Amino acid sequence: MTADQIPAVQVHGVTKRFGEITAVDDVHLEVPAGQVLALLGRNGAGKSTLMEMLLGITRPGAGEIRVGGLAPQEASSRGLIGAMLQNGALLPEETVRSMLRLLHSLHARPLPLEEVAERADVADLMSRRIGKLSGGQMQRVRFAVALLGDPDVILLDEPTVGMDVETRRDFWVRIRHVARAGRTIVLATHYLQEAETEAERVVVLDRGRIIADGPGAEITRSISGRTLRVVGPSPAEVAALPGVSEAVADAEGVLARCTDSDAALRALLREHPQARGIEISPPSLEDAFLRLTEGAVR
Ligand SMILES: Nc1ncnc2c1ncn2[C@@H]1O[C@H](COP(=O)(O)OP(=O)(O)OP(=O)(O)O)[C@@H](O)[C@H]1O
Repeated sequence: MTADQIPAVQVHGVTKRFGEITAVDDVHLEVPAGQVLALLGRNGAGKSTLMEMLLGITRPGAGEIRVGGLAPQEASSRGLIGAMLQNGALLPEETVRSMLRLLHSLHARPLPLEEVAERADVADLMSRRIGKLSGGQMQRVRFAVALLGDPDVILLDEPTVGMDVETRRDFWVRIRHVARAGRTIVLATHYLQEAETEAERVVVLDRGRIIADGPGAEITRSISGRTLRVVGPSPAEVAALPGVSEAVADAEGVLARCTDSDAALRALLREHPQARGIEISPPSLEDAFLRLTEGAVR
């Protein structure tokens, strides 16, 4: 295997325990260079712990991690990894420019500051005090910090929290731009919609284990069943229809999961002619996620 064929990230049989809690449980994962991978999981699924081990902040209890073929601590100290962690401390009294300059001077082979500002869309924030930034602006600054050292692997923990829809869309355009330049991006997110549409690969973690791995559309296809929405009949009436596995009340009417949506629809129209606002939709990544992680609430 030549240097550029080595996966950017290799995780082999990694387990991490905190006392009784197994935060990461025998995880195997290889991420090729240039891939954008979204890590999904409920609160406490182990995403941050995995990120921290990739970054070399925490060591695995068992198994091995390589980033760019090196141990994470070594890869970090050589500037091969850039990270944006959830509550990464920024200097509230400094301006964005002075903080980025300071951090810039600490890197061995930094990107020019103007290029970082452009790539992370913080040029208009440079003279602002960090403590006065909005949540979404702060996230852009954190992204800039992650890009400063021109790292090969970029780890982002919930990078789009606090961003409005437009900023989030723009952020993803930037992410793809960075990936096209050969950088590898692993990001944790709770936004299933963005993982489905924006990331080329989705890995679902549940109680520390990988329970699904592939393009969002593939994960969605792996679960069967359509969703039926209807206004009029009660949840119990909808649940009693043939082809319906369960039905619950939602904001406007009833939301049902179907094993056979054709049979359900035929019976619905026959038995409940007052039914209206009927929608049948294929499962989304959100449905798949909920189904895969069912019962995982802790
Ligand atoms: N330093 C620690 N000491 C003890 N337990 C920890 C520690 N770090 C994480 N845990 C536990 O490990 C499990 C996984 O936590 P982790 O933060 O990795 O999950 P997560 O998927 O990132 O969650 P979230 O989406 O809420 O950020 C949780 O049960 C958490 O309480």
